[in-house]
Amino acid sequence: MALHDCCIWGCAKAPQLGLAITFYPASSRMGVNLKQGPQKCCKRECCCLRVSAPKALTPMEDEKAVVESSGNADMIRVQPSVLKGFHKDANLIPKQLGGNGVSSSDRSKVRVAYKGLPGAYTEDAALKAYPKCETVPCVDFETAFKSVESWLVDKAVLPIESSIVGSIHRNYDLLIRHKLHIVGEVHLLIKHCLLGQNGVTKQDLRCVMSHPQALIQCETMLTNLGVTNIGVDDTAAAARVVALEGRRDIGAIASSRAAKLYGLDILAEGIQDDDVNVTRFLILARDPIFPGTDRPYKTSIVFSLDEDPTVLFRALGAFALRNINLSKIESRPLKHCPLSALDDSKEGSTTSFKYLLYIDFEASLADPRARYALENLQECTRFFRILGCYPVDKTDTTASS
Ligand SMILES: O=C(O)C(=O)C[C@]1(C(=O)O)C=C[C@@H](O)C=C1
Repeated sequence: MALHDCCIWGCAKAPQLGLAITFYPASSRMGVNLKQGPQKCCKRECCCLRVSAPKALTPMEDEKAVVESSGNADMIRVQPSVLKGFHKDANLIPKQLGGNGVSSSDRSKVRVAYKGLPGAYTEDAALKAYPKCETVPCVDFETAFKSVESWLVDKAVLPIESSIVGSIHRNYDLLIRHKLHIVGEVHLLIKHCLLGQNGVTKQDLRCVMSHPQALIQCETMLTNLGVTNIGVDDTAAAARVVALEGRRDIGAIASSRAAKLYGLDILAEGIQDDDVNVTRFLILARDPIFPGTDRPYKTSIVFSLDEDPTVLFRALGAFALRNINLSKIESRPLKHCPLSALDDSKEGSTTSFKYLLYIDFEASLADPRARYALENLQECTRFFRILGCYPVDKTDTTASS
């Protein structure tokens, strides 16, 4: 059986559950005070823990999961020994890119990379965009980008914003660091389920694992249950750990598809705080698509502005004057030059950040209004790039759909 490490962000209260999760100080992804002992961490404070968990590719039903020390003081290794309830289809789960490579086959299919394990929502988004595609799981977003750049796959799909939690900043930063083009978007209605071992009830749970975004989206239910939260790499990874652990007091928040795939019971459905819980995903490819006017299109751009008090007004005015709607504005720090000391002789010395502005506007590049707006905009930009022009996903994502 192939084993790979997987990162688990957890609440330091986890030791009470008997989960031998230990701190991983080198890469504190959530900015946690690692000196804080487990017992001191309050319930909803997530911290960065690393668990070397099995991402078993061909699990056997008679194996038992045990947690043991890896020899590295900062890590534990979960050895799969009992995979109670683990669905046999899991034998078909492909290897994650970034691990031992891809086990792929049918080159006639569009191959779409995504971050996570089979059963993750991002895989749902890939299948919504390309129902017959071959989905290729990747260990992280960067691997998904690189797998397109190196021709291992044709496209990558990644979450960019959630209607409840907001922007996924990591992916905005990766868009600028890589040269891929946005060729599509997918709006996915996320209906979270609470999953557990067969026969378990909600009241049996003392700990619930999921992707940090999913934990936030289900905060009310988690608070009412009074359980400890553990953040993991993706929702499917949470389902998988619950299946591998074989414990009745650990649950996962994931999709109903993940429940089926990992052989878990659905203890509750639609548990997110807000019925309308939509995540928007982007589809990336090596080449841009030819913009049309046959249907509604959206264009995504990124730029930095000159330093001038009127510049933002002028930049946004380029679109307003042409009646072009802006559907998203995001700003991110310009990382290679984050600070500039402004010498203001009257007010003393101040420090300001420099930003990149990401804008999505509702027009196709084939529309002359968009071309004039961009010409106008570039009169006040220092840096400018078109990230992509692509058809709008017009799916009705109201709760009833
Ligand atoms: O964890 C998953 O299943 C994912 O696909 C990731 C992700 C995200 O990053 O927001 C996608 C949609 C849901 O909002 C929760 C998690």
